[in-house]
Amino acid sequence: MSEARPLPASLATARAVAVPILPLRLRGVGLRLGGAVILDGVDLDLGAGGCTMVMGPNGAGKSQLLKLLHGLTAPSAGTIDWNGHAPQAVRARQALVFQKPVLLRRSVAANVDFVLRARGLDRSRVSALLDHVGLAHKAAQPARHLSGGEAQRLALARALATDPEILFLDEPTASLDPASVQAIERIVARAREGGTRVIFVTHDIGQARRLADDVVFLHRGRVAEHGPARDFFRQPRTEAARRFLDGQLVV
Ligand SMILES: Nc1ncnc2c1ncn2[C@@H]1O[C@H](COP(=O)(O)OP(=O)(O)OP(=O)(O)O)[C@@H](O)[C@H]1O
Repeated sequence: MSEARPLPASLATARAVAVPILPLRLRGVGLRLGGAVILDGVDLDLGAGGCTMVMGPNGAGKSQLLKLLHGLTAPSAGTIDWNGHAPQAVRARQALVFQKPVLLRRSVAANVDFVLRARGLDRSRVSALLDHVGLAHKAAQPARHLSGGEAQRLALARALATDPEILFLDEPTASLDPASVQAIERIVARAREGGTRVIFVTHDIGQARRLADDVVFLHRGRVAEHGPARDFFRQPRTEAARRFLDGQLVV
């Protein structure tokens, strides 16, 4: 794939949105699973636009935070306010892409078509969406024959098919080669430029530097830092973030 081509405006579904779901405001959010405290006292404000990179050592709670924001789990404490919308009303206006793409055992094109049909969206957009992620030439192939990088691009095409207001990405490039990582990053950057709010979990500090507008640094289930990316990388405020950026913080 050479470039992530922009979606033609005529093909991008209009966001028939009266009231946006952002800003997002979390206050005192806690999550307990199996008796363990996973997230604790999380306060977070995320405005419209931009790319937030969520970073932190293994087990810090990054994936669980995304699941909470996507409504896959409910908080044990605190409040999550989507600009006044009920949490169940915002799920359809978000998309989540995991590290391991979840694809149907159908053709590449059918994977995108399935999403459009399920949401009652314009099914003639399949080709444009595949073209957007550089997979138009693989449309008829079984999705299970795709490489890891191609499968992840298909997962992104499916996510973008719904024109989400928020795109959650949970380590989408963790096991990909550098060219595939670049391809994914271009697609994500285009989505961000198009106004999609991106919230991206990564362990890759270089990737965070390339994409981040702001960084949320989680440590042991708490937000240790949240601020502009430039400040975070130049002058992290906490010892934990400093050690993390030096590669010394394990948990
Ligand atoms: N269903 C569960 N029951 C109990 N504990 C859980 C459950 N799911 C996750 N955890 C624990 O919650 C903590 C946070 O997990 P999470 O996957 O959010 O971490 P993470 O920051 O995304 O880590 P990684 O970087 O390794 O992916 C971990 O200690 C994990 O073991």
